[in-house]
Amino acid sequence: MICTYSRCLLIPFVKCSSSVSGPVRLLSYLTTLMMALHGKVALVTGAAQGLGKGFSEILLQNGAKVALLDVNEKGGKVLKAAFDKEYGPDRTLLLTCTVESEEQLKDAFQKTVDTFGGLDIVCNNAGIVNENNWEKCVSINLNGVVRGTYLALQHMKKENGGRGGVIVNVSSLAGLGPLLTAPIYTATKHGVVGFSRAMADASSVCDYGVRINMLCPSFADTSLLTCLTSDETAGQFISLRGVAEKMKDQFGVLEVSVVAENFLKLVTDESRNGEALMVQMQGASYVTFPKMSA
Ligand SMILES: NC(=O)C1=CN([C@@H]2O[C@H](COP(=O)(O)OP(=O)(O)OC[C@H]3O[C@@H](n4cnc5c(N)ncnc54)[C@H](O)[C@@H]3O)[C@@H](O)[C@H]2O)C=CC1
Ligand SMILES: CCCCCC(=O)/C=C/C=C\C/C=C\C/C=C\CCCC(=O)O
Repeated sequence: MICTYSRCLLIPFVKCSSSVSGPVRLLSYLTTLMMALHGKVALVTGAAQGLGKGFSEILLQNGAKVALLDVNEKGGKVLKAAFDKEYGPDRTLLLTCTVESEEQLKDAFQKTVDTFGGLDIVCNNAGIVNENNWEKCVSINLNGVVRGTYLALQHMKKENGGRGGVIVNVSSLAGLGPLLTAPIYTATKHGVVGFSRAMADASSVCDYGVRINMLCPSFADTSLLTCLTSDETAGQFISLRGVAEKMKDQFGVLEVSVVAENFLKLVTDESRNGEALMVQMQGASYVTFPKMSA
């Protein structure tokens, strides 16, 4: 059976399930060996739902093993059970942790490496909108990405004996321009872009062997969108909810699978480092940043 993401796979593949017969299982095994990310180990934060779930699934579909990190234990267990059924229990590892805790995140990275024997792909995706509790928003969206990037480099950079690899930090279109109803969210996403670009240059100059890219999607069809009109998360900007709704209508809402296909481009295109890929309804394009003469 060809999966729903087959148009973004580098080769089509056959689904593996315990009920399939010997020859089909053998074919499944052989095609898995030929897949683009076969033998690669990935780690995704905020994997239990939404975009993180989509990123994890496309990595699995392309042959990687994936550590699923999320603060939501219940949601994580439901997803792990579904992935076990589809891809087999050995392909994923569920780790309940918050990106706000250095200790918990460090432990999750170590468990991933101990279980799967290395690390090649990291997606720092966990994020929230909360203009009411803005310190928490900074703590998860920006500090969590910094923490995840530093831990990823510790395990992946060649000078530490790592295999090199790629980090994708999830920003937003609000990392490139203002989302007026969410100034703190906007600041954190701009922060992710600035931090990731500087780290990409550092990685290149220091020859870490690790590419660092940013994904900047427009509105996507996940439960995060309820934050646009919720008193709890919009805080003092709730009076602008009409403007936010209008923006959403104008930009449109992306399917998770479309964002995931573009995430895969950043993972597999080895020519890309320090690049921000914007994903909008009209298509995806790499951002041209102003050139600094130095
Ligand atoms: N949905 C959208 O319109 C867009 C989302 N993004 C970004 O994509 C990323 C994912 O967002 P969505 O999937 O839309 O949201 P979502 O709310 O559907 O999923 C976020 C996931 O992150 C987890 N999470 C939250 N706090 C965490 C923490 N402290 N530690 C570990 N996990 C945590 C949640 O439990 C949840 O599973 C975020 O960084 C968001 O800013 C970017 C552009 C557009
Ligand atoms: C509060 C809900 C958060 C929704 C998640 C999210 O990140 C959505 C972002 C969607 C739209 C982008 C916001 C601002 C865009 C402003 C300018 C973009 C300019 C990009 C460019 O063309 O240069």
